[in-house]
Amino acid sequence: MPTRTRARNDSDPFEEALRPPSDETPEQELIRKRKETEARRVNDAIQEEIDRTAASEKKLTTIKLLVLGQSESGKSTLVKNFRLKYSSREFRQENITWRSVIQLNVVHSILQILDALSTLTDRPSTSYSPISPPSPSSSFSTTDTLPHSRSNSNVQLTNEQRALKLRLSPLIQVDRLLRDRIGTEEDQELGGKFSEFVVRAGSAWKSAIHRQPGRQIGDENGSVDQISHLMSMCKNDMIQLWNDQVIRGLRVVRKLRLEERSGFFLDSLDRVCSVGYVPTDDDVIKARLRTLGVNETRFNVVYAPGLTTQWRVYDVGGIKSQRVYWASFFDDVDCIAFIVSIGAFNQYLEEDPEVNRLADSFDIWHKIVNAKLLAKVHLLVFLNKYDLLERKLASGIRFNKYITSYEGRSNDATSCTAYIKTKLHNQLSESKHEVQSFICHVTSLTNTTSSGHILAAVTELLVTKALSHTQLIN
Ligand SMILES: Nc1nc2c(ncn2[C@@H]2O[C@H](COP(=O)(O)OP(=O)(O)OP(=O)(O)O)[C@@H](O)[C@H]2O)c(=O)[nH]1
Ligand SMILES: [Mg+2]
Repeated sequence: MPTRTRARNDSDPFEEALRPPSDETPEQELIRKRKETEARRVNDAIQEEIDRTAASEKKLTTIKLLVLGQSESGKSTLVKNFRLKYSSREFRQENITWRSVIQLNVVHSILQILDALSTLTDRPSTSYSPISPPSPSSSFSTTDTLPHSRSNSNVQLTNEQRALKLRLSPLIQVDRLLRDRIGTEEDQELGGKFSEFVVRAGSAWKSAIHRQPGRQIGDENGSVDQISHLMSMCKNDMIQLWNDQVIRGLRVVRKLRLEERSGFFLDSLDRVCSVGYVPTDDDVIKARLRTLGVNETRFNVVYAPGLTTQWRVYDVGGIKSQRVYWASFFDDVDCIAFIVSIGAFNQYLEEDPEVNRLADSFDIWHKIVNAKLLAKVHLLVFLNKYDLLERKLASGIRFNKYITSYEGRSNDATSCTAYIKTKLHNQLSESKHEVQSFICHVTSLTNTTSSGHILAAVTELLVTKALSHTQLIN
């Protein structure tokens, strides 16, 4: 019948299947209802657990870390190490993007050397008398008179050196092409002909490189990128220039501090300037790109199965004019990582040449530990560029010459580091605010292996502290 058919079609088949049998006895009904109650209880418990986990994850899993320190202390290098450790797939996917930055690091250094040479008396000479390579003690520039360096006035470039300069002139074009590709800006503050290039924070420069892969030059073996082609053409001349001990011994060249700048790849020219060069993880860690603005990096750290913390790391520009932006982050972060370049004890700020870099770091630290909002944060200190400190002290540069309060103590890296650590600790103790915790590590952040171990220890500690508030762990 039409009416009965409609009624059967309208009924819910699912409900029908669950409906108790019409001949159910009272005992069977009781058992069924008990089972239903138990099933509901189990179901509610599962749902509750899901809700609790979701709610607690939302609350506890975000750890915000602000990275502070003067320019070139190693802030961005720290963030890159974090990414390499906890987000290695994404990190490696970008390796090729960093090639242009590394090429620009190389070209920038070579052009700086050529520019320094142009300031010399450029009289041709047929006699070429190589001097012995600079001794280890002279391989670092200081603000003092350099005992082994040649003063500018008595230098004559040989014909070969002058020809070398000429052969390297295509690098001016490469520099322009690379800057266009990356979208660098002139450094308004530092200015100067070969001042460091900067790009705005964010990943826009990475997308820009993908959008403009650069002109390809075709030959019988296929096509190559024009920049890589020009760099490989100049490769042997660049190597010759960098290996020329007379040139490297010149005061004007030594003042550039190129040996101290790990990101300038001058000892890897053969590899880095080859066509088809793909940066390694270590190359990307060492690449130098000054930060302007604030960069946010996110990654997850799995603490235990099902317990993941999301990290948000804020990397800021360290040059003096950029420091005004730091304070706005203070009330919203869980930890502050303060990077001190201990290897820069004998250097002065580029933006303020009167100020010693280590003294500047003590000054920044003083401001951080006396900030009102500090009570809420965990403080991490990285005494970075330990490798440079060791090399400089071993080469005979005296720590107490720059940090006079060090007086007659031993001129070795361990003692100097301990002294710096104590000074920072004393400044913290004198502050009227109490911090959540204070941890200090000695680092060489360009060494990814040792940095990886340190970061593992640091993240474990911070995650444990963050989670202990939530009572998910004891
Ligand atoms: N030798 C040595 N070089 C380091 C170390 N850590 C970082 N560097 C190099 O120092 C340079 C500056 O490091 P960055 O991380 O760019 O410095 P930053 O603090 O972010 O500087 P700004 O962005 O200007 O504020 C880079 O070329 C790094 O490769 C280290 O432990 N030892
Ligand atoms: Mg930076």
